[in-house]
Amino acid sequence: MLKQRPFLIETLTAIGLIVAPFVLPHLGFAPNTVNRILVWGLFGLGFDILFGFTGLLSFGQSAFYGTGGFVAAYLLTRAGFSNVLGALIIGMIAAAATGYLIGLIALRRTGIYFAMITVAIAEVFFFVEFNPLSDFTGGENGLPGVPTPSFNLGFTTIHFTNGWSLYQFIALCYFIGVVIALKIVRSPVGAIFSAIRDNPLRATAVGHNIHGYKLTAFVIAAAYAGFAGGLLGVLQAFMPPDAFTFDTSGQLVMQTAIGGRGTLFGPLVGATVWLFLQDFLQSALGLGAAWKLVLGVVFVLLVCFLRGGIVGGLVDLYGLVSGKRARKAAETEEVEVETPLQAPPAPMQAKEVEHPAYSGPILKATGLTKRYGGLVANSDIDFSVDQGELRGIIGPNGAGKSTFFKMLTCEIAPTSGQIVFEGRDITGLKVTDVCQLGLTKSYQVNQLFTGLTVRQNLTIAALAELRGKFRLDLFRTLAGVKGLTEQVEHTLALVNLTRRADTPVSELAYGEKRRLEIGLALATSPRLLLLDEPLAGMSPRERIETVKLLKSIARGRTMIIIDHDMDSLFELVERVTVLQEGRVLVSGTPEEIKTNAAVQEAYLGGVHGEIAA
Ligand SMILES: Nc1ncnc2c1ncn2[C@@H]1O[C@H](COP(=O)(O)OP(=O)(O)OP(=O)(O)O)[C@@H](O)[C@H]1O
Repeated sequence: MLKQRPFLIETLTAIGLIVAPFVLPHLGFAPNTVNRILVWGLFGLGFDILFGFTGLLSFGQSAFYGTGGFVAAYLLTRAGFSNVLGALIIGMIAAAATGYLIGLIALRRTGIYFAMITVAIAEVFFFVEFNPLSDFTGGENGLPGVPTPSFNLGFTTIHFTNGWSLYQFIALCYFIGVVIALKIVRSPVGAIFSAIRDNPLRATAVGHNIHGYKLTAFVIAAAYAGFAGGLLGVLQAFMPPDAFTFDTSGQLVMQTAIGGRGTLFGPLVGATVWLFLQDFLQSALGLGAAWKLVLGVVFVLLVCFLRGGIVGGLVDLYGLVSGKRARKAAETEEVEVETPLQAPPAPMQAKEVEHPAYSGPILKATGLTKRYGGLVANSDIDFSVDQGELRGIIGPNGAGKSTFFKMLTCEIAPTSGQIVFEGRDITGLKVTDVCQLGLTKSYQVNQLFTGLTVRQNLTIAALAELRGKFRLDLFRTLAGVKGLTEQVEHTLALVNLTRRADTPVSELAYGEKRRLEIGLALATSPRLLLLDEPLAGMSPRERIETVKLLKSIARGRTMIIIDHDMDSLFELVERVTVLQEGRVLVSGTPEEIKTNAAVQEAYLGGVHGEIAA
């Protein structure tokens, strides 16, 4: 997520674009090169939202670049349409609509399969442009005669013809593109894009419809590509057929990697390096086609030594310098003021959880069975939890506890049986929907958004509760989401992480990560909270602190907790259910369980005595 400094980046971009025509010629840039860089930069803004912010690497952006370009060029050269800006916008809409349809197919797969589908689709578009649609696209000849824009203001007409004159139009388009892209990445939707990039599984589990958001990013990228494709035709007075080639998509990916993904300006910087090297090496040094050899070396060096690309490297450098300065200032302040070390804030009491009118057990599972081939992980489990109850689940390793939780939260479907939550049959629902209904869990193995800070992590979870599973508030700021700040601050205090709010997850101690894991579930304000081994892997001191914390969280909540630390669990819960070999062995109070012979048999193989002293 980009830091929210109102209008600073927009102002710097505007200044840069105004100053460029006065500075760049002295550095050897021809106006046509600068215009081409801006077109690539605009193309890359959308691609960076898709790749850098959402983590979806597409090799098929040429399909949308070509679609937007050829629709606009066709309207302007063959259909008698004279409004250049109108044609560019129609081309952009056509590309976005195409992106929507292709996204529906391509986003069914993730990772390399998604990338391969996008390659295949782009190849199909290239073929279609050359063959069945060549009457419209001009086939291998492209569409010549694309006009430049002019605007009639009544008293005068402004013409943007070529060179620096056309630059003004393209620069304005780029600037508007930057303003919109910044709005998007700073919006709740932008925050969720970053969450999807970092951990799609958890983004789903806290209640976001990630397919909807991925499709949104895909359509946004297609729209940017379509507009940029149209501008290419305007810039060259000719729409070239090679806009559709794989080279176009590949060049965009490489330019983004060189410039820096997830920065918005990376593709522009990457295009500058690419086109400058191309012009300089090809023309000035007369290297001809061998210039790509040099480019290849530059690319490999950058990817190896500057993994965040050029802009990413500069941002890191800035962070390093300002971090050092901040640390120095803090040290000085400490010396000057000598404030006593503050004790960590006491965990806040749990927010009053609203209970619906429904009066039966909050959760009821009947005959729940899960088979993996011949292996029976859970068998015919009947289980019920009342409102406000604190239930523990114990059982030896492999007893089927985690599988049972996964079925309750609908992460996996039961082979047979039924789950009823607050009187509603939730069997077979999606994990996102179940979380939206008020049932969620914290994971046995941390599932955090590792590239974000503690506060940003909790923001992602709270957004799901406050906005529902899908909402297209692309132009709203996070500050504009009612109740968000309060909910995040409240959860930070609840899991005792207020002082670590702006710390990146990667810098947290293990115990803090475990608390954040619980916080992610809590921030969705669940009515039933499942905790899968919340104490796993903690030091004895961390355990004591976390048990205290869980006790404070438990007030007014309904919770089911799995843990192997029976001393701590028995201290926390009112009733315990014991699972053995996938079945319910017995349920009872902690006292009853401690002295139950069958439980001792299960744990100790018949050596009698209390299992937890
Ligand atoms: N995806 C899967 N495919 C096949 N078998 C599985 C799968 N998930 C779990 N199992 C099996 O189901 C059984 C129950 O596993 P589960 O993880 O639910 O046990 P558990 O009680 O949570 O164990 P632990 O306390 O070690 O976490 C085990 O035998 C496990 O190997």
